[in-house]
Amino acid sequence: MAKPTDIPSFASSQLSLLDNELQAELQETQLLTSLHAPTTLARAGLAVLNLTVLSQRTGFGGKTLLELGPDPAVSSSGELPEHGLRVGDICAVAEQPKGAERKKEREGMEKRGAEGVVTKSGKGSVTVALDKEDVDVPGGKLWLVKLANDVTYKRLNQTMTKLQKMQPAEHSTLTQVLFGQTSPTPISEDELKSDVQWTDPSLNDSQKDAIRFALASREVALIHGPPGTGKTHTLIELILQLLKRKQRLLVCGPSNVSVDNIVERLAPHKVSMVRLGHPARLLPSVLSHSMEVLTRTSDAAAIVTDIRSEMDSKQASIRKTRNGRERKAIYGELKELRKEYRQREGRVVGDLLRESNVVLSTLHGAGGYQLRDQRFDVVIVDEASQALEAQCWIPVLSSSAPRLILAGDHLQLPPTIKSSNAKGAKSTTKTNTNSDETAEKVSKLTLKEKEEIPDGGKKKVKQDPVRLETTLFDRLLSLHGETIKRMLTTQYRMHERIMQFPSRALYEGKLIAADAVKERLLKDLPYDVDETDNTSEPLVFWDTQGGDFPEKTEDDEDKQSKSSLLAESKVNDLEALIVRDHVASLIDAGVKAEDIAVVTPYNGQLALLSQMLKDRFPGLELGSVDGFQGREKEAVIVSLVRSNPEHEVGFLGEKRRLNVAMTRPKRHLCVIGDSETISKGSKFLKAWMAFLEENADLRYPNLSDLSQDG
Ligand SMILES: Nc1ncnc2c1ncn2[C@@H]1O[C@H](COP(=O)(O)OP(=O)(O)OP(=O)(O)O)[C@@H](O)[C@H]1O
Repeated sequence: MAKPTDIPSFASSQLSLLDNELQAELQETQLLTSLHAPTTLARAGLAVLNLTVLSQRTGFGGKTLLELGPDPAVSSSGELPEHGLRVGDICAVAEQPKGAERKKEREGMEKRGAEGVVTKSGKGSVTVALDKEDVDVPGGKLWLVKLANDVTYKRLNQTMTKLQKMQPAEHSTLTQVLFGQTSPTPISEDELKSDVQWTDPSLNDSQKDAIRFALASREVALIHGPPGTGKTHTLIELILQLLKRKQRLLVCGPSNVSVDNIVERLAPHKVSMVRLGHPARLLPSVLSHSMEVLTRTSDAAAIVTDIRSEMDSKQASIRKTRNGRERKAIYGELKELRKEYRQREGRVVGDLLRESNVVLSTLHGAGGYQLRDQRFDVVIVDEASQALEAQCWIPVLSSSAPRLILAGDHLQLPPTIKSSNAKGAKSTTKTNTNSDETAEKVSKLTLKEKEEIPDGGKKKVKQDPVRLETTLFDRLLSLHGETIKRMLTTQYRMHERIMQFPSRALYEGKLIAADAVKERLLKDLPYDVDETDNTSEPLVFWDTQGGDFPEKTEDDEDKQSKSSLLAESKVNDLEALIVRDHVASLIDAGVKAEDIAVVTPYNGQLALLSQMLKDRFPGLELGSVDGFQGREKEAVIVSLVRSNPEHEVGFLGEKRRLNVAMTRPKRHLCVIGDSETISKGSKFLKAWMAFLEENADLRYPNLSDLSQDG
């Protein structure tokens, strides 16, 4: 076992990294909002102008919900203009500034307290749950502007501060194991062979082994699920088995979608469960399990509803009265009602929670007041390698559970980080999701360290310095090695030949393609597809070597008006023509556009390809590699972009990014790139190019065959 980590110093360094991250986020948003006029912000999707209050009522937790719609004097259609405000966004509501006072106005906005969270965002209105009680909503024409989201950081901060201040005597055995101060309790061979009554007879052996292992673990277990290996499938069975063993579970994921996915798949098994989280952010199919919906619809809910309507009518009377004294009196009454409301609601919530053996929420949501006095036996985190370590500590500390089970794949991309503590890197640069040049610089700086993260947990990582993007999953693997992990090995997504390289290069050659998928080709799709060179070939490589397909740095004339973070990216317009022709050939053969995706690591290339292909092939999906993580398609075309005499590969050097790119397709992967440039990038890239040359259907594009006007 590696050297134990000192808990308070670990927490302190997390706190300072989180602070850097918050600063980076604040800087980015403030930069945008302070530099630009409201109309520019509105055009950029960061603000909505010319609004009026449509309604005001009381929501969950006694919060005031303000519904804002277009001012009829300005909009005749009753519809809002296109805007980028989404549920969960933090925003301010204020009187709309006139041009000249805009800056002053916005600076004062936060202090005036009309801040809130968007809870609904539709064509005709946006609803905001106000943060503070008794806010005097300004009259007249209003506007909404997006603010930096520091709510997440506040909770991460509280969690890490709690960890930092804990006395050694307060550290549970789980906490000690998570920092290597104690070894995990060994599991005997007998336990691993125990007879389990499986609910799902179709589970494969690696899934069964992982479940037996997790059931036997006393403190922590990692379930490593490479692409398409049925990680969630396995977790569902594990949850059912734990319930049979009378365990109470808190199940979390980093995103709402990751949690909803589990709720949906647990629902047919009729387990007593409740999903915490704002209904506006949940999938419709999950609503019947939502805590908030249950507090309205369960038998006990009537007493809450009564008081809610009383509060609503009081709210309405405030808006009507202009008399200061009267207003004050109503505020007083509202305050009392709100208290009563919270108590009643609290009782209903408490009852619903007590009846539930499985509680599901996002990692962030597990830190809410509802779980304050709840005890759990096991915390399960899905997509754990997509979560910051500090996020995982939210449920661990709030639940006081003695056991933790993490499922994820540390060989795909970690969570997005905006700050970087890499030496020499600027403080506000994005790594990962943003395909820009600055990110590349950071990537290059940190690559060496990233390479040190062991693939199988065999090598030990240097413990310092702690990096924000080192996930708990990563850290536990380097701390305890293979002994705490089981890997799922049968994958149900990719044709065998598509799987081969990632399996060999990243998963120790252990992946097996399930019979149902290993030979599936586009021509076998359940609808009419012609047999062509492309539809009967799982792996195609268009090699642009020779220098005829050079990359370009996007010449951004509009740099000043954009965030500097969006400024530079790479494009390769000739490569884009190959993408276009390849898509066209698949579609001509009968493959549906909806079954095809084009992915590229570079935003510049993505913009170019979108422009070129969106109208011509409606239904075709285009995305950045990072944005496509967790998804799959029948056919995927990857445009690698980089082609230069210096053999610079930028952040293609991050093998986790390429792993994501090459493991999305089911039946057809087409890679387009310059093998000469790319193979010089890293050992991994060299091996990949060599593999493609050997195993793919190789094509050499001819410039004269590519018609420029399509
Ligand atoms: N034992 C099994 N037998 C047959 N099909 C399976 C089995 N396990 C998983 N699958 C199928 O494999 C696919 C992927 O499963 P699931 O959605 O659980 O994957 P995941 O590992 O969570 O996804 P990702 O690859 O994105 O991590 C699903 O279509 C699922 O039905």
